[in-house]
Amino acid sequence: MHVAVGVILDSIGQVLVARRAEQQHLGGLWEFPGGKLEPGETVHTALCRELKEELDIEVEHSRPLCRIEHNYPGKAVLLDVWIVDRFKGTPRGIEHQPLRWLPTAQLDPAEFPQANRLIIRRLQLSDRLAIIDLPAANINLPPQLPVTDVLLRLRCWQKDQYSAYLTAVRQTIQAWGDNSPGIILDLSAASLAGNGFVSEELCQLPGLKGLHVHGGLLQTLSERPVPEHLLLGVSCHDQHELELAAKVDADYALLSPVKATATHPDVRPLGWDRFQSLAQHSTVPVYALGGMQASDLITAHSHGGRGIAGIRLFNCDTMR
Ligand SMILES: Nc1nc2c([nH]c(=O)n2[C@@H]2O[C@H](COP(=O)(O)OP(=O)(O)OP(=O)(O)O)[C@@H](O)[C@H]2O)c(=O)[nH]1
Ligand SMILES: [Mg+2]
Repeated sequence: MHVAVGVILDSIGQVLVARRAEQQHLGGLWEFPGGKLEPGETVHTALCRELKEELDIEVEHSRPLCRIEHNYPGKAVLLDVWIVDRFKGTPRGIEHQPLRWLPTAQLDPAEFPQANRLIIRRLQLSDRLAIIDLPAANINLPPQLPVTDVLLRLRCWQKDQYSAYLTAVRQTIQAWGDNSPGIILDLSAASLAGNGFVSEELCQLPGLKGLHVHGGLLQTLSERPVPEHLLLGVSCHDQHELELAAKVDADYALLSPVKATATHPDVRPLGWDRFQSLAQHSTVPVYALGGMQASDLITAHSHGGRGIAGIRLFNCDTMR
């Protein structure tokens, strides 16, 4: 069963949820509004129709977030999840379903159908992902805070520096204190226990929001190596790697290089057209990486991307 699902956002980033009627499948749970595709409909057409029928709003702007396949007892669903960030009208529960606007951080997975857990986790990511090298860069790291809608990925370049990197991470998080932004760390083979899962010690790091897999490590994973509450990111360069990302239930993929970059002058950039076709086929949300400038966020969105990521993109001044 193919379902169009709308994550409807208001201007302050709150999301609209509705309660399913008791007699429906998964009745009494909260959901993102939407419904089944009718024969001949595209996902977008179905999304617009369902949101008109259920909420009396007109979709003005929407973009894909992710696709989720899930098997309920006796029912297999494919949820095609779109973010609706502009619409006309005020949502009303046309089918008398209760509605609520909630900040994404307050969505409680236990109140939603099982398949929604992935959506909720992926909604904790912002449009922009700043990449900072540690420990090399920590000397100049601002004691002041990055703006909160930037998720920082603290990157380690050299395998043999991994423990120095973790020390630098701890110091940095401590320096930022309570106002620390969401932090994603590089995962190294060194932090995987014998069972292929991330060591307990790393998972307990205060302020940790997720872990990121890059290089050859992705090929070696047979399942998602991190616990449910943490985000998992991966670095990808082609369709094969995006498929591996989907296999380990990654929450986002960085696809690079989209544009030419000074760090990899010898690598041919993908360009936006190729980025779009890869992003469209990916069930995992894709961020554009490589030569990104702040203004590229709109381009990334219009090419099916979840957002942009960059190393120099968010320098310390703009993050203050
Ligand atoms: N709309 C929606 N459906 C979801 C979500 N999560 C989830 O597992 N589903 C499943 O997707 C399936 C189809 O959704 P639906 O019941 O809204 O379809 P519909 O609006 O066409 O319903 P109808 O048959 O009452 O007209 C249901 O089995 C539902 O349990 C969600 O967040 N939103
Ligand atoms: Mg519905």
